Amino acid sequence: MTRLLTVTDLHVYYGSVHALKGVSLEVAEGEVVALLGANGAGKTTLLRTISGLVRPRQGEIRLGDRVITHLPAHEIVALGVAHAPEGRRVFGTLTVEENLTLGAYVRGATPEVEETRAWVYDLFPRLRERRRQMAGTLSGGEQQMLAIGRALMARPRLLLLDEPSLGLAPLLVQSIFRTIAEIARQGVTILLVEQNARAALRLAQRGYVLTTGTILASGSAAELMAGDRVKAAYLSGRSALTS
Ligand SMILES: Nc1ncnc2c1ncn2[C@@H]1O[C@H](COP(=O)(O)OP(=O)(O)OP(=O)(O)O)[C@@H](O)[C@H]1O
Repeated sequence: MTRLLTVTDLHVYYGSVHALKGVSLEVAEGEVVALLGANGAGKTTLLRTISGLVRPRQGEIRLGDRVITHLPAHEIVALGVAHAPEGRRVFGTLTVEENLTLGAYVRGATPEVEETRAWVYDLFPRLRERRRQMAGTLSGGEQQMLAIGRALMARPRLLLLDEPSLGLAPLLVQSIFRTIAEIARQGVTILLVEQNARAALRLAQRGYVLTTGTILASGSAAELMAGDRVKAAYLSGRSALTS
């Protein structure tokens, strides 16, 4: 098992708020790992720290053998880490195609843009149909696809996915999860933040449960699904595993 991402004893503060309190986790090459936890647990903060958008006060992040803890965000992207943020942050006044192209350039991956875009369109045929449409007029689900597609334009080794199912109707959630499974099958390693624990654990091989900045539990998807620590970690308990 080759380790792709290693996070060790990470501490992050926002002013006096101690958002991550010594978080450690690992993601092996080719794995899908779920990061679960209630609102405010620190999931987004962890992804933003890995991406270089938030600076830790303490701890280390490695990509393969390389320490990336203090690298600027664009260098981390260039090393193969792409982040599809929560909340569908697409460029609303640009077309779908322009958003995707920008995904490649912003991330410094200029060669083979056409080919990569074709790959993204194969994963999300709906985006191909809408390629000339302004991103701001897409439905919520389509914007979510575009946010993921844009991250994929960097041809990442590691894809950080923040709440891909947020606000989507159940059928669309299934469809997004199927596509994420296909992306994983094609060799992209994925760290997946999800409120929808059941769906995430169906897809992932392993998972971590975060509560208020601390890892409460970790294990195989089957272990986490069977135990009650995932439920305990969510404020609304039952909803996490019964949805
Ligand atoms: N920019 C910020 N300034 C101050 N506090 C912040 C900031 N961003 C996040 N926090 C705080 O850090 C903690 C972790 O937030 P984070 O967004 O990482 O949680 P999360 O697990 O992703 O939650 P959610 O599922 O609601 O997105 C929360 O208490 C939050 O209020």
